[in-house]
Amino acid sequence: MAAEQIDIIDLTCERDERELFRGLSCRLQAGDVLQVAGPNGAGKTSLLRILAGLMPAADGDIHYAGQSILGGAGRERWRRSLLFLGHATAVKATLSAEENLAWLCALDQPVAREAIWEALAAVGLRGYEDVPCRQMSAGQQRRVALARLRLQDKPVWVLDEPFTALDQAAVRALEQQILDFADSGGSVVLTTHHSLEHLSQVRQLDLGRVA
Ligand SMILES: Nc1ncnc2c1ncn2[C@@H]1O[C@H](COP(=O)(O)OP(=O)(O)OP(=O)(O)O)[C@@H](O)[C@H]1O
Repeated sequence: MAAEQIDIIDLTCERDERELFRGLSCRLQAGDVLQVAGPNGAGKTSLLRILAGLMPAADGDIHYAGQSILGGAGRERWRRSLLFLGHATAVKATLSAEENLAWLCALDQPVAREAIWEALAAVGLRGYEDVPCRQMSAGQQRRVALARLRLQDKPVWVLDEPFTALDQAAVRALEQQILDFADSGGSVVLTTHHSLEHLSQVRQLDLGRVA
């Protein structure tokens, strides 16, 4: 399933009456990977939260397949097309890795236990299926959250700091997974303070330079 075109149109973001950016415009086609960059407080997470429908924009619009996702006709299609992983992993400490993935996926569509075990094995957590997440390291909890990328079949990923707490091997694996996803027609918007300059396919959107 390839992503449709995403248009960010003259977008303005405010928090507590403070303007973070104004007049932000950008287009993503299927296969694009966009890294939202900028200093602390520039509004990177805020932009991703607007994309995820968790925060309103002060002005401007976002279109998916030519339809507004901010209250317009494109909203439902966008919701079905989007996988958002926030900066916090959203895993529940008292639940096991498997239970976490089962309920997180079920919010959208239930997935089979075997698929969850396969996804956990793919992120290096074979043998941790039944372990409560509070007994896992920060990097292992991040891996549990990232296993959703293997379980939920969505054409658009919006990822806030997905590399946080990962070791080098896991960072390389996630970079490759993002590139493979883009090669198959997916679109990705992500923030990270981790440098992706070595990946020529990744475009930069620098919020520090938005008027
Ligand atoms: N929950 C909140 N309520 C009110 N204002 C907030 C809230 N979270 C962040 N802000 C403000 O919004 C601004 C942008 O925050 P945001 O998290 O989008 O920045 P960022 O570019 O992602 O920063 P970082 O690189 O530190 O993650 C900050 O200046 C902050 O003061």
